[in-house]
Amino acid sequence: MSASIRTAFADHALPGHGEVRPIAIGAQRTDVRVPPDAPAQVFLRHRAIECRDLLDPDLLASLLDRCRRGSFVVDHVDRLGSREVESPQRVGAALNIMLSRPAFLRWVEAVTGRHDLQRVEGRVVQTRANGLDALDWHNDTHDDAAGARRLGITVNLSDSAYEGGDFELRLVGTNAMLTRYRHDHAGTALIFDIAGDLEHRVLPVLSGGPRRVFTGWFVEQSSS
Ligand SMILES: O=C(O)CCC(=O)C(=O)O
Ligand SMILES: [Fe+2]
Repeated sequence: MSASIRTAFADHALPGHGEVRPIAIGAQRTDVRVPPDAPAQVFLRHRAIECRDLLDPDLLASLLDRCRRGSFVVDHVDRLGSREVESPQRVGAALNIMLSRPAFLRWVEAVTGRHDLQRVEGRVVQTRANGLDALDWHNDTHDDAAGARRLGITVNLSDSAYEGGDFELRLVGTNAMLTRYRHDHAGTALIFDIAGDLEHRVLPVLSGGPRRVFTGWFVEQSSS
């Protein structure tokens, strides 16, 4: 299997699956195409995996079109940074449903070792090259009252190229980078771990863009 490098820096490389799509999500169905074993090895090492072309081309085209026609409002995340969020959530709501299908949840559980994932909940956001938008180091627990987020997912929904906007994942308080990832292919997803020993951030977009992603979480079924 060829290991395509999907990160900006080879020393933090996140091996993908070449042109093989591990999972294909369409408007009506989800197909598992690669067994979880090899992605599980990547996840162990990098605490993240890439899902190349997660979204089928026709689904992606229609979501991109809806993003273009949608409206976005400024969203300040306390002490972390700023960006724009889709409002009302149309593409975000559609992806919440399509990414919560059991076949995908069970595959992600097998890859990551997480259990009882119930659904994906997220929204579409845009980061602009304005010298302002970015997200500082955080772990996604600050606004997670239920404490149910187990994994993060971002899906690239950009239709303009951009410089900057790298995503970084590291062990808390260290410079030991586990993953440094650049979303440069629309429809491709990154799934990353959320845990007490980890934090992540998004660097400023330097030019072009906006960098548009669906960003959300796999949440665990509550035991109550
Ligand atoms: O945009 C990204 O790559 C990650 C966004 C993020 O960390 C968040 O929404 O909490
Ligand atoms: Fe986050």
